[in-house]
Amino acid sequence: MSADRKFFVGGNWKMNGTIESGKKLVETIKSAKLDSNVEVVVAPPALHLLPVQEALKGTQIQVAGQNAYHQVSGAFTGEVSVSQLQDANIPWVIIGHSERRTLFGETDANVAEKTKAALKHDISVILCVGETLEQREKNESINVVVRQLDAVKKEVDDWTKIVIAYEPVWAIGTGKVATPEQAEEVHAAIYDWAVKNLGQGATDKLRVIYGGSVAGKNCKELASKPSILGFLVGGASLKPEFVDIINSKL
Ligand SMILES: O=C(CO)COP(=O)(O)O
Repeated sequence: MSADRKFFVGGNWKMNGTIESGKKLVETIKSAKLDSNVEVVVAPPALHLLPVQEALKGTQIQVAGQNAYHQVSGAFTGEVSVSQLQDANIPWVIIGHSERRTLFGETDANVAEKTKAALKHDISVILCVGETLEQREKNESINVVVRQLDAVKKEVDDWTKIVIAYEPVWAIGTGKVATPEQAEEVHAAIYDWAVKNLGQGATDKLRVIYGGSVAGKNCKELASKPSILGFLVGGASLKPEFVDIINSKL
């Protein structure tokens, strides 16, 4: 596998923990033997980004913001801008997480403009897409994901710094992991979309990763599937089993 397609494991810590617990988690990860072929990115809460980044110095692990606002600066109380992430040397940001979409009302258009702004500020993007249970039951999973990707494509031509995270909403935080077949079906549709919309060259470099109840006990089977090039992990990224998930290809 080329360097461009290193297996990718992201840990989304969501709104959990303290500075101290974040540093402890880093110590646990640092003291473990990690597969050096895996790109690892953790996304602590905004307030913890810098201390966690400091604690990770000298390791293969990078940090990501969990969200960013597309404007550079101004009267946007409570927001952190893409340029502020850039100023703090934060190399990654998660955009379009389903919790942002459903709890905070982010639309496909918001997600597109945030992705465009992050890339403009040289920040790589973990772009989240995925359907709700209701949409899956109506057989709309692929349509929904394609609609979410199309919206970003309208604003962004160069996808080389985007990792696409397929996170079915019904699998997030529920313990109901998608079966490898369910994940592979949507991943295949995403690669098809990429061939049609981004061209073969871009597709060769594209990584589509899976998120939703990934755990130590299910990661190996999912990771063995050729279309699953990594994970975005929530709950289990706060536990020592995150190391097993990073090492799921070993
Ligand atoms: O939302 C997720 C990662 O972004 C997944 O969360 P869980 O792993 O807790 O299901």
